[in-house]
Amino acid sequence: MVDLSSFFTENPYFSAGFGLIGVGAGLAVLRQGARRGADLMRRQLLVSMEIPSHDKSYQWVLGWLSRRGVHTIRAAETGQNITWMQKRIAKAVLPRHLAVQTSYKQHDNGSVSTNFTMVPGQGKHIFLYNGSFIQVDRQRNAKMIDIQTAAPFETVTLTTLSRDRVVFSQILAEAREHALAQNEGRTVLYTSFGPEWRPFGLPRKKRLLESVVLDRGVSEGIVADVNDFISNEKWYDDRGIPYRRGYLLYGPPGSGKTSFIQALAGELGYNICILNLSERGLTDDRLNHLLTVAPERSLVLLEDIDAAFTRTRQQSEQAAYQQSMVTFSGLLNALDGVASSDERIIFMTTNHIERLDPALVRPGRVDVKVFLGNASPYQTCKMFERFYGTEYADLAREFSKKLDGHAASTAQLQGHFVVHKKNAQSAVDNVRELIELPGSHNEH
Ligand SMILES: Nc1ncnc2c1ncn2[C@@H]1O[C@H](COP(=O)(O)OP(=O)(O)OP(=O)(O)O)[C@@H](O)[C@H]1O
Repeated sequence: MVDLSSFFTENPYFSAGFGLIGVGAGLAVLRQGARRGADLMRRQLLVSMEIPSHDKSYQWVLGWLSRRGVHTIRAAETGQNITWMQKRIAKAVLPRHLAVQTSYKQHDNGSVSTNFTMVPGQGKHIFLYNGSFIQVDRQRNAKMIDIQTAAPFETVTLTTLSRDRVVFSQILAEAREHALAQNEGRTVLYTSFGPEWRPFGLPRKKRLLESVVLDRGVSEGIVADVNDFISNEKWYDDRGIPYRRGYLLYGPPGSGKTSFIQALAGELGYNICILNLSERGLTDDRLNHLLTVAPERSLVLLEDIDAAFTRTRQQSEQAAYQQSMVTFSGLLNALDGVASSDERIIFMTTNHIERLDPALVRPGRVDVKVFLGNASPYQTCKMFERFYGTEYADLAREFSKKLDGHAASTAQLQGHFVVHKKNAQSAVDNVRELIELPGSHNEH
C-alpha cells in the first residue's frame, strides 16, 4: 500500500507546489493587510472635502485654484517660501493635465480683454497651501447630467492631513473673497436659468447715482429708505416681521426707472437679479424657488410688471398660460415668500400703475411707491448742467423755459443733448426738435 503522507512530503514537486502556494497566500494576506493598513491610515490621517459642481463655491474654488496653480508652479520653479523637500515634491507633482478656463475682463474705458487661465484638469493634482499639501481630485461623472444645464456632473475633492483640516475653511473663505474681488466696483446682472441664477454678460461698471437725475429729493429718499431697511435686520427679527421690502417705480417710458435701480445697486454694492415674469416656462414653483435662492446682496428686479399681470390678464387665466405658467396667486405667494427669512429687496417697474391689481401693490408686497415722471424743470436744468457743465446754468434755465412745459422724458432729453453734444447753445436753439417729437404735449 502506498503511504500517501510520505508521497506528499517526499515528492519534491509536491512540496515545491505547496511552498509556492504558501508564499502566494502569504503575499495575498500581506497585500490585503497593506491595503487595509493604508485605508486605515488614510481614514485616520487624511480628511477630504467634496465640492459638487452645482454648489455655489465650485466656480469660486476653481477660480481660486487657477490662481493658486500659478503660484505653486512659480514657487516650485523658484523655490521661494518653501523648503527644499517641499520644492522637490511640488516639482514632482505639478499638474500635468490642465484645463483652460477663459474669462473676460471689462476695463474702465469699456474695452474687453480675454484671459486664459490654466486650472487643474480631470484627475489628481497636488499643491501647496500655507505649508500643507493638498490633493485636488477633479472628477466628472459622464453618466450623471444636470438636467437644467445639460452639463456633466463634476466634483472637486480636496484632501489633506487631518491635522491641517483648518485649511479647508481658509481656502473657501479665500476663494469667495477672490471671486468677490473680481467684481469689485462692478455690478453683476443675474438672470434666471432653470431653477438657478446665472450671471448675464460681463459684470458692468457701476453706474453713479448722480448720473440718474430724478426730481428733487426723490433719489435721496429711496436711498435712505433702502439703507434704513438694510441696517435694521434685528428690528424686523425682534418683531417677527418678514425681513423684506418691496419698491414700485412707476411712470412713463424713459424716466430712468431701470437706470436708477442699476445706480442704486452700484451705490449699495449690490448685484441685480432680473426676472421676466412673461418668460416661457416660468412656473409658480420656479418663481418661488428663484426668489428664495437669489444671491446674497442683490436686488431682485421684476420689470414691466403690468405686461405680465394686468387686471385683464388676471381675469383670463387662459391668456396667462399662453405666455408663462405663472399665475397671479403664484406671484403673490412668491412675493410673500414664507420659505425664506433672508433679506429680500424687490423692485418692480411699470408704465401703468392703474393696470395693476391692488392686491399686488398692497403694503408688505409693495412698501414704497415712487412716481418717476417726465422731466421737471428741475431735472431739465440739472441734466443740462451735467452734459454741458455748471457754468451753463443760465443757458440751462433758458432751455427749460423754452421747453415751455412740453412733456419730454429724461431719456428724450439725453438723446437731444447727445445730438448737440458739442454746443450747448445749439441744444437751446433746436429745442423745437424735442417739442415736435411724436407724443410730446404741453403738460400745463
Ligand atoms: N432721470 C434720468 N437721468 C439720467 N438718464 C436718464 C434718466 N432717465 C432716462 N435716462 C436715460 O434714458 C435711457 C433709458 O432709461 P431707462 O431704461 O432707465 O428708462 P425706464 O424708465 O426704465 O424706461 P422703460 O419704462 O421704458 O423701461 C438710459 O440710457 C438712461 O441713461
